[in-house]
Amino acid sequence: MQDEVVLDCLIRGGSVVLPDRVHSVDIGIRDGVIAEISPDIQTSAKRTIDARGLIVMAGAIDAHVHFNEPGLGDWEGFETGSAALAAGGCTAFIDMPLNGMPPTVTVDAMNQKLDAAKAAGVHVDYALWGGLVPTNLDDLEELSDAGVVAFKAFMSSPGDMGEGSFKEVDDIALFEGMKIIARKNKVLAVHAESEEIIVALSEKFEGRKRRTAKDFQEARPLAAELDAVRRVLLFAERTECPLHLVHISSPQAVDIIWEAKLNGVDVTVETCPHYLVFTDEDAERLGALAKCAPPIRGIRERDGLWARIADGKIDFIASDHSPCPPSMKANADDDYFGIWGGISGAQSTLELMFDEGHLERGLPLPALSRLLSEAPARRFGLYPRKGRLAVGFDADIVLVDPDRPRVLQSEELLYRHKQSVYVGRNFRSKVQLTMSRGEIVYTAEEGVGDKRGGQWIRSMPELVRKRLIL
Ligand SMILES: NC(=O)N[C@H]1NC(=O)NC1=O
Ligand SMILES: [Zn+2]
Ligand SMILES: [Zn+2]
Repeated sequence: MQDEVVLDCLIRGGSVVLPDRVHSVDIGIRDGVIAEISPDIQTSAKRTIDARGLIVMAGAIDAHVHFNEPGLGDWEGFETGSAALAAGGCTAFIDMPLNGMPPTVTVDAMNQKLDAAKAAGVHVDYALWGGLVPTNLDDLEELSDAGVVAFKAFMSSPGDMGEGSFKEVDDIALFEGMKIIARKNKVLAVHAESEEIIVALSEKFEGRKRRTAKDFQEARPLAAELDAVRRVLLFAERTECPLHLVHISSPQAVDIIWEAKLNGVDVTVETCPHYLVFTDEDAERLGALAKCAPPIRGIRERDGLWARIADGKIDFIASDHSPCPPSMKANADDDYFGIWGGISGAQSTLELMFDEGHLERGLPLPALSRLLSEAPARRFGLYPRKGRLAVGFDADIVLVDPDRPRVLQSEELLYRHKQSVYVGRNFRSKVQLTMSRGEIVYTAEEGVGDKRGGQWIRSMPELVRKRLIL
């Protein structure tokens, strides 16, 4: 009898993170999808990966990155950004509609972004956000049909990126935009901080010789987040627009969102690693690299966010990777307000959450995998293709060594600019291998491959509006 090869790849002997448990099983892959999951698969395979001692998880899905192309590719690009994601165990991402030029607020701009992605080459699969700004209400429907998976708006200023910059919405544009997006059955994500409060409180610091990190925190208090969250939840209730709250920095906001959810509002909430691993004191010590909005809060907020994760009240975790050239983080000691606000960190999300969530705080791995993969996949219509290790799903898989301690060095980073707030931090876990639709895109030994086979994922409207909380 001939020994017929029927699997392309077999991942053998790992601890596999399934939706409800961690199980010692093998994974067989054929034609880029998971063909079999069972103990001790005997089918022959072209390639076998020895995963003994390793954790095998669904690749992370980073729903919140800013890759800056077209237009501002010297900040970050599709190739470098996605290489960093692959090295960090991430197998799909959704690129934000801003921090590139033009911002993705029209179909023409969306096509320019797709061209930029194709020209650069992308290591893992990707989807796109469309923007909601005061001037593009008439473009939303077309943009939705063209394939953006969801929309994003800012309630406070996103920072100035020059001529043609993305603009925050006023309440009317937000309310009207939500009605249109609701009709298109898409989700609107919102950066929720009150512009009115921030502008008023920032005035006090204008003209000062020195403006510090502490001043910045004072100008963007928790009240600014809570006020905006309440307002947009009210709009979501009235318009029935599915809402997603990005980078929520406080358990107080999570509790307000949870209450709305219990009252039937279709809302999800994300937080980011930086709010889970740092406090305001860390942010002051770390300086420019830790500047972000909303700002990093106190230790009670940090621990309160972990408690809400344990309670299942936070839907998912995303990086909000928002890098810039190093020159834009300079002179922070003189004027912290003047430097770019945004954290560079997407390569570290999975390892940080593995260390701090699972190893330190005992978060079960299936829950971690839900936060990193399944929940974002469901919310933005990538599920049931992505988001789980299950037969028929894309073979988007990451192998993690749970005990490979090291101090993160900048040379390890694959971003355009090898700087990150996490450089110098002690890590315990390390991504060993990342696979995208059955192709190995990263190994710890050999780095990122040169295939750049990432594909654009167009929205699948009928799948978008799946409730996460049953
Ligand atoms: N424009 C932009 O990316 N802003 C992001 N940076 C940040 O720290 N918070 C944001 O919303
Ligand atoms: Zn934001
Ligand atoms: Zn962002």
